[in-house]
Amino acid sequence: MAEPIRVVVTGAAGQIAYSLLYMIARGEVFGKDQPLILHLLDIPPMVGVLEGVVMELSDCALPLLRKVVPTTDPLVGFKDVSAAFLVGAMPRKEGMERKDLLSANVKIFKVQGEALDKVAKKDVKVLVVGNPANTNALVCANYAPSIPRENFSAMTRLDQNRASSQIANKLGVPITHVSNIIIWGNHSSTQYPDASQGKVLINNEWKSVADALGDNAYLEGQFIDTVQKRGAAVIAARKMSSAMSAAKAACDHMHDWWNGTAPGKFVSMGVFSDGSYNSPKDVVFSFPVEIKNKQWKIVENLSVSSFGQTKLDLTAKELQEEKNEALSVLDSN
Ligand SMILES: NC(=O)C1=CN([C@@H]2O[C@H](COP(=O)(O)OP(=O)(O)OC[C@H]3O[C@@H](n4cnc5c(N)ncnc54)[C@H](O)[C@@H]3O)[C@@H](O)[C@H]2O)C=CC1
Ligand SMILES: O=C([O-])CC(=O)C(=O)O
Repeated sequence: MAEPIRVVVTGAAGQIAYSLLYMIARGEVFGKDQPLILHLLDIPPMVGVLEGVVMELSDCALPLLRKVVPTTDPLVGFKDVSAAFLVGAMPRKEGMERKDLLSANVKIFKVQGEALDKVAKKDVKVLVVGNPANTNALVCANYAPSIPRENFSAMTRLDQNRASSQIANKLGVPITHVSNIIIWGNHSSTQYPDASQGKVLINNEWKSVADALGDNAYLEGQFIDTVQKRGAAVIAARKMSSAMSAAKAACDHMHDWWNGTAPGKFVSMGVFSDGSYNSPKDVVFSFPVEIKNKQWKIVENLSVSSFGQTKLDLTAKELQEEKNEALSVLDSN
């Protein structure tokens, strides 16, 4: 069997981590033959809860889990890690937008970027889940200059899963029969869920989602609206933000980064923009990507309608505003 790798989950005493830790430790991300040392990082007031999580992980009797390292010190939490799930941050409450969390959360990602820079492996793969995820990922990478920017990403996979699920339900097919639905831009209510490249398997044949559905008004209206507002809908129902589905999406994101995407299939990830699709450079923007040998590549030359371009511009503008706000928060500290 392979040597164990070290994987950190921050916010380890929180609600997303409660599902996420189990999925990772079961081997659902790094494989059933990859032993793990799990680092659990949280803040001092949560030490008692963290102890309970450690007890439960032990009681799960998981064959791949070689060791658990609970800590409140980022320099211990990030030491020699190969993969980092940055979940720990304040969640929003009903009536808030995710960017309302910016001033509270962005400082966390500065400290964690600095710690990753000092002690993580230089090829560490960093997935930022804590909101506002795109801008937090940008900040984290900026404070970790010795780690390549390509190694930082933000999670829009939950939006992709939501969007794919809406399409599968509408067409009455299993979720595995839907692919290549794209999330563009910010993990916020300005994101652009785009089914125009989507494919669906019907009667053993892959067809375009648009043709199979024949309902453009839905794809440019209710579909987009439902996905953009799904996080808020879950908060309104649960009085807490999505957790089980967020944990599953974090696993999907890291799984595909680690293992690659199948030929012809792409997934959406928030990554540093190179200006593709008229997006602003140097913000973390969600694009369709293909992944090979643990390296993502933006899928280029997809056709974007003028309707789509307007949506892309809107979410791009918000990301630039968030970036400026984050810089001014960090400057004033
Ligand atoms: N990108 C996405 O699709 C999604 C993002 N989220 C975001 O994920 C974040 C976590 O959500 P939940 O687990 O529901 O929140 P939670 O409040 O249940 O848990 C957050 C945990 O993070 C810890 N924490 C706070 N500051 C920390 C620090 N500096 N270092 C380490 N740990 C720290 C807290 O003590 C707490 O245990 C929120 O910002 C939420 O908005 C949630 C769902 C989806
Ligand atoms: O909506 C929230 O605040 C949590 C989140 O990011 C999501 O569920 O997509």
